[in-house]
Amino acid sequence: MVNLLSNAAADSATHAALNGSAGKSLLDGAAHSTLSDANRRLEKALKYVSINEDVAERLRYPKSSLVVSIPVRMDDGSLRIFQGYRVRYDDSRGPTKGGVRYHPGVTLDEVQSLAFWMTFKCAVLNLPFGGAKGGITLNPKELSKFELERLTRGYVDAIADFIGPDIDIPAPDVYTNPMVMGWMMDQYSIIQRKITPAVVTGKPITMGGSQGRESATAMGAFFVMQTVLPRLGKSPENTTVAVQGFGNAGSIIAELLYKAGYKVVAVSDSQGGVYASQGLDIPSVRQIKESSRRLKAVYCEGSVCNDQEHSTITNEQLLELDVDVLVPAALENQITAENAGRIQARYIFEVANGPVTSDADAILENRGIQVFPDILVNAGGVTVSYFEWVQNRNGFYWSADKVNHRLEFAMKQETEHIWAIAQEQDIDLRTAAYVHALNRLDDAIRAKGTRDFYVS
Ligand SMILES: NC(=O)C1=CN([C@@H]2O[C@H](COP(=O)(O)OP(=O)(O)OC[C@H]3O[C@@H](n4cnc5c(N)ncnc54)[C@H](OP(=O)(O)O)[C@@H]3O)[C@@H](O)[C@H]2O)C=CC1
Ligand SMILES: O=C(O)CCC(=O)C(=O)O
Repeated sequence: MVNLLSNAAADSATHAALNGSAGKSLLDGAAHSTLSDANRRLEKALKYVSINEDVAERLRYPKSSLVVSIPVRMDDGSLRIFQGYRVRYDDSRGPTKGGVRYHPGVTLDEVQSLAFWMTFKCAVLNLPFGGAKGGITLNPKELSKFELERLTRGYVDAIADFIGPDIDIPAPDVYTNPMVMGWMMDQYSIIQRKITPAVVTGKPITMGGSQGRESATAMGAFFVMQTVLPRLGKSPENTTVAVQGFGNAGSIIAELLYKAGYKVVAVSDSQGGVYASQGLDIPSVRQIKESSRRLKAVYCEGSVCNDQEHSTITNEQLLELDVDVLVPAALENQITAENAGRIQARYIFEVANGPVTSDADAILENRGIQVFPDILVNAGGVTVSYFEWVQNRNGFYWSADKVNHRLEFAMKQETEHIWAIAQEQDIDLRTAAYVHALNRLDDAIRAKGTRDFYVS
């Protein structure tokens, strides 16, 4: 059932995937690949750093990619096999770290891209972690809670040799949550025959989860905005915002901004969005979404569109609204070469991973739209995951205040570093973030010497 594409095998498989049979790189545009698009950011940043070419070459490929088939007995007695993945992109800076996504669109290419971004994100925040990501291809809204639990435990059985507190530490991502993380931790502990809280982060508090982890992604993004918006002349009362995605990250950033006095004029979820030019009452939109939840549903099947007081809009319309700040907080590849010319926001804060493609980056830059990159903006989640892992290993737990103060310090400090690099080198903020991460990755990879390959 388990197909372990590890080390040489994984590298050659990935080489094949990246290079195609004719040896033509996907970076040359042979087919659509989110990983090759992600790699374009690396290639651009490499022009602004002086790092060893061997280091750069190592970072072009995921270290190892595991593909698993997960058999699940469904409630009606039938057997279904689900495809799952775990990719460890690079572990030069420490055990690999990254969430697990349950979504119908999950592919190996997507998981590899997400693991690539985790590698650079952990380096941006100077966390002692490399990058990883996992996923299962399914629509979790179609499963009962018991089916979801059996699937999650089956996934952990399949990847158990690939993860561990000192190897690779999963966490939540799209359509996974603390309950799912709790099952993962429990299943891993059963396999190891010892309670192992540090194998997974984003757990329920009662199972060793950290205060502040649920709000951490949004809170981190909020600290970035607090640092940069005032210097761009934007105060809350003169700033309109649209948020795409109303899950963990999107609903909480919308509420934080609303409470700080920003005018959040539009929000959306998978079913569409709502718009009010005078600003939405975000707590009541959250309540409407929550209260329209299907009875016993594991996932919130209600929608912000059930808010009957305001006009509904599509996700495409939301992205093109005339607002000051656009916050994509759903999935990748939302702003592409096709719609980048129609984006009207002045600033984009990438709370989602990879919402803007590299082609779109160039168009937005030419139009003077500033993009604050995912590997900085959404790094609050993994930062508090790191705090959770530290607490689990020490067996000593912090207050919410301590977590949030440490998060604020880390996010503001790295925002300042990236801002300064962008100014000094006269480059865009995304490239500056990659430059910042690359310097740290270069230090770590060189320090390891010739373990993986020759570094002169
Ligand atoms: N959770 C975390 O700690 C972190 C998350 N991120 C990133 O943030 C993004 C959101 O993750 P998270 O909030 O955790 O996920 P959730 O599962 O909590 O929420 C996802 C939200 O996106 C909505 N959505 C799904 N598909 C679409 C679509 N096609 N168009 C518009 N909205 C859509 C969902 O709608 P509905 O409610 O209708 O299902 C839901 O509101 C992802 O890119 C993730 O990788 C980044 C760092 C950390
Ligand atoms: O908390 C973590 O470890 C990872 C969160 C995540 O998946 C992400 O930052 O994209």
